[in-house]
Amino acid sequence: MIKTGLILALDTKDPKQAEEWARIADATGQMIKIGMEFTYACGFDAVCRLAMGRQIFLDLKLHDIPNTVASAIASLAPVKPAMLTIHTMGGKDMIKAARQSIDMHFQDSQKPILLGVTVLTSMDQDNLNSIGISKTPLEQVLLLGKMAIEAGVDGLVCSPLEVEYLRRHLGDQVPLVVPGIRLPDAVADDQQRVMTPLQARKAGASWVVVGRPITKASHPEHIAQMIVQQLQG
Ligand SMILES: O=c1ccn([C@@H]2O[C@H](COP(=O)(O)O)[C@@H](O)[C@H]2O)c(=O)[nH]1
Repeated sequence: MIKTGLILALDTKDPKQAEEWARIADATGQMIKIGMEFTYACGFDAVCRLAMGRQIFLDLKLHDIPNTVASAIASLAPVKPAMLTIHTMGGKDMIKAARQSIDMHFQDSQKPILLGVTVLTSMDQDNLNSIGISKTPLEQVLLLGKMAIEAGVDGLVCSPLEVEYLRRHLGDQVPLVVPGIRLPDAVADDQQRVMTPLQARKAGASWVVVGRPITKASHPEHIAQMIVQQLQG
């Protein structure tokens, strides 16, 4: 069975709050995810401070023309992220440019895992149809995933609902990073394609990404520990 890790999403504009949550991740030995909210509100220096001595997943979901994405990735090299996201909907030329930029600007030992976001976990069939895509989320994730791997990503971001299907088609080696995680009987918020941590682990997720179920809990550290125990089985 694939070993599944927990990544804690630090979605806040407050550097003190982010540091507090990061310490929960430190205590349970988990990686932290820094996204657009923290980066835009607190700036690049704050991201670097939070990253010091930690493995970070920098989830900026880059999506632009190839030259701009490649240049943005070069600018991120000082942060030394362990993982980095781009949108697969940017297409194969953008993905190839991202790959080349990582290979050019990061030392071999510091190269981040380049992750391609497939179909956002907040999107259901209706949302896909509204942007002119008639494929099911499952079909669309596989189509984008195959194309992105061929163009140079190391792994994919998908919902837990697609993990088993992707494993069948892509094998066990591709890192699958999986948000859309909710505790049993909890509200899904804006997420549409969700599973529990245990279900995602059984499906074959490499990492589950969890934000609000931990950060909005009255005792975040207890929930983080409980999820880690469930993942370790
Ligand atoms: O398809 C995606 C891609 C990224 N995310 C990010 O994961 C976390 C999930 O947070 P929750 O509070 O657990 O819903 C968040 O930072 C998103 O930006 C995603 O949810 N779906």
